[in-house]
Amino acid sequence: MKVDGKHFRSIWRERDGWSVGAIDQRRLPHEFIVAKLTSCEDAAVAIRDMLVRGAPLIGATAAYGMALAMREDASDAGLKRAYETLVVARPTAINLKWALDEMRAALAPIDPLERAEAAYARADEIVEQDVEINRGIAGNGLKLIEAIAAKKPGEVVNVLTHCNAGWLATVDWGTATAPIYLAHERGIKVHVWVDETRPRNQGASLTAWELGHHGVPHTVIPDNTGGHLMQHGMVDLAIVGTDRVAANGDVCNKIGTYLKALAAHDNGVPFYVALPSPTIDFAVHDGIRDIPIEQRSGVEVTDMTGRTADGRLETVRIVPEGSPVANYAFDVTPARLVTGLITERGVLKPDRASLAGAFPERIAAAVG
Ligand SMILES: CSC[C@H]1O[C@H](OP(=O)(O)O)[C@H](O)[C@@H]1O
Repeated sequence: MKVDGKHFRSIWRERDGWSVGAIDQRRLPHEFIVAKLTSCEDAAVAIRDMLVRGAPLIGATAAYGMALAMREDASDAGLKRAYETLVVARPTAINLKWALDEMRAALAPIDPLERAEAAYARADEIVEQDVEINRGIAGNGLKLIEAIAAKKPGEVVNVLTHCNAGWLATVDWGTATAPIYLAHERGIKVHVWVDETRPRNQGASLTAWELGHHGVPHTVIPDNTGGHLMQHGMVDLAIVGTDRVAANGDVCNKIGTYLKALAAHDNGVPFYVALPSPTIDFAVHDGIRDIPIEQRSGVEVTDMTGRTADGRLETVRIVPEGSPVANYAFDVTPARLVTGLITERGVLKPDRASLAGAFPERIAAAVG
């Protein structure tokens, strides 16, 4: 999407034809730094350390990581090592394994001498597919925003979102933000309540940054504010992203999503989840029971990094030394709290029949 009028994607193949550029999202919103990935290990570390993050972007980065690996060692052993290095970078977003399975399926059957070129070609396809899918999500989600706008002509449609499921979480457009960007571009008055999303503040640091640079009206709110806004009719609908949707429609997303879904349910606020089909995991039948929840370092909770008045970046501790910390990075919202799943093939009910009906090929892939 646009950054002050100039179009950007979150990841790209560099002009040299082999290295990979990516926005270092750990530095936003204070610094716009582009990182250059030149090895499979670089890609794995970028995912693990959240230089890149967001389920679809994690998948795209892993795909290019496999291509970088094939430059290094295109043997069967090299392919196996690359897969095993990348697949453990983060455990929750299914897009990581999906992308690696796609790459392995394309590379394993062919001559190792052809693997590097084929890997970049397949990774490019995955990248372009993500953009195309997100455009589809934008169009399908737009109808929801238009329907609300029609009921309140001339007034603003207020959307609440959690974490960052924006263009920074994908290659472009985003998932939850895709309908918002399209509505904004179509002249619909839209405003976004942006959950800061502790502890890494992807909302405050990333969603606010991208919406602001694209000109979309928004307000950053503490995570605990959403329920109050919903109680007072200040939220027309919630749209969030997801890192994995189970076959039963349960939705795994950034920690705190479940609480927002409960508040939305209690206040009759439509709660939508936007996702590309690679985020559906038909191999998981009960999201709450079966989806692995990443636990990250407690430092993400105890420390905060910000910019001082004189422009220096500083990290400070906000938790007493010695206080134990728990840092669950995701939670699972049961399907019963989800109004609908905004996909590239339409807005679906959060249940197995609807998911299987819309994406039969994903069922086949899961069965294997
Ligand atoms: C479009 S997927 C975005 C999804 O990924 C985020 O997690 P993280 O920032 O830890 O990669 C969050 O769950 C978002 O909803």
